[in-house]
Amino acid sequence: MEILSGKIVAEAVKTQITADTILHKNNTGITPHLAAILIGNDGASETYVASKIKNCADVGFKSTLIRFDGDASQAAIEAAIVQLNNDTAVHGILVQLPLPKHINEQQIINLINPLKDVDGFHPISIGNMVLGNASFIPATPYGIMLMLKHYGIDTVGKHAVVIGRSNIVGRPMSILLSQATNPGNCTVTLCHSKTQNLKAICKEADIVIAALGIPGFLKADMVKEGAIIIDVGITRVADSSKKTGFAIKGDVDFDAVAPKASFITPVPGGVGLMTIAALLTNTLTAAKLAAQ
Ligand SMILES: Nc1nc(=O)c2c([nH]1)NC[C@@H]1CN(c3ccc(C(=O)N[C@@H](CCC(=O)O)C(=O)O)cc3)C=[N+]21
Repeated sequence: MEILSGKIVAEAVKTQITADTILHKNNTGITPHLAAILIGNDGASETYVASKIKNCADVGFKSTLIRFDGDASQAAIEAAIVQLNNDTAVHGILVQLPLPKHINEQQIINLINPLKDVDGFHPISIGNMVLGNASFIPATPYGIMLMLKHYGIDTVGKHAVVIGRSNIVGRPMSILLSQATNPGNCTVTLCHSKTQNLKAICKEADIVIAALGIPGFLKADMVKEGAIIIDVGITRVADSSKKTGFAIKGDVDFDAVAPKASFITPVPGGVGLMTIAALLTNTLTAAKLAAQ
């Protein structure tokens, strides 16, 4: 069993981005700039956005955080997007999800200039991704692809079972793994809360991507000997032994599943760090597009 380290791979990606950013600045005078919009004060969202901002600084990007109260109006948020679209010094725009219930999320995403859509959530980005065209790829599935590539994992012809059909993880992951790329070329089964015989399907999998958001869901008796296990879960679970009062738990029962796996990602220290590395990659791409 080998651990797929998000720490190691994300560091490698960031080192490359740092070098590319220096080159880009020298060649064009442009510093990549990410603008993040955060609405309300959900604890987990605060943590993720703070981490994104810090990671931008690490690789030499500028970043701007635009905050709104949880009761901000749709119009106010849309006005901020329009302003960022028109600001030629801003290359990437990210609206941290989830949004408060009174906000129409799709309408907000639709407003983002697709050339600045570093989350890859705009319908044009998703359409291009599905077609296999150049596009911004949603950060979590993109980060997983970067990790599989870094470790040289052979996915050709393998049966990949994706658990979870969210627009930001499961569904795009299923599409990427099915494409004729490397990594890719998998036979993909996309499972969800209405799937029958989930255990039997998982047991057939050469690769399992667990992205359903139920801590410890994937048990040892659900996986085949030698399977590759990718854990996308990041649920906060109360834990009085931690300073913060909570621990981050993945969707995989790691201790029981790891001995059966050929490769497995830990939580924390796995996919989450790759999500940020992929976001940085997309932001650099956006800055390069702006220079063309
Ligand atoms: N518009 C938008 N884009 C996103 O990319 C987006 C989002 N909304 N909403 C929420 C999810 C979640 N997400 C993570 C980012 C970093 C870690 C991460 O760094 N995790 C670390 C630390 C975890 C911790 O200590 O909290 C780890 O797994 O080791 C996890 C999850 C981005 N998301």
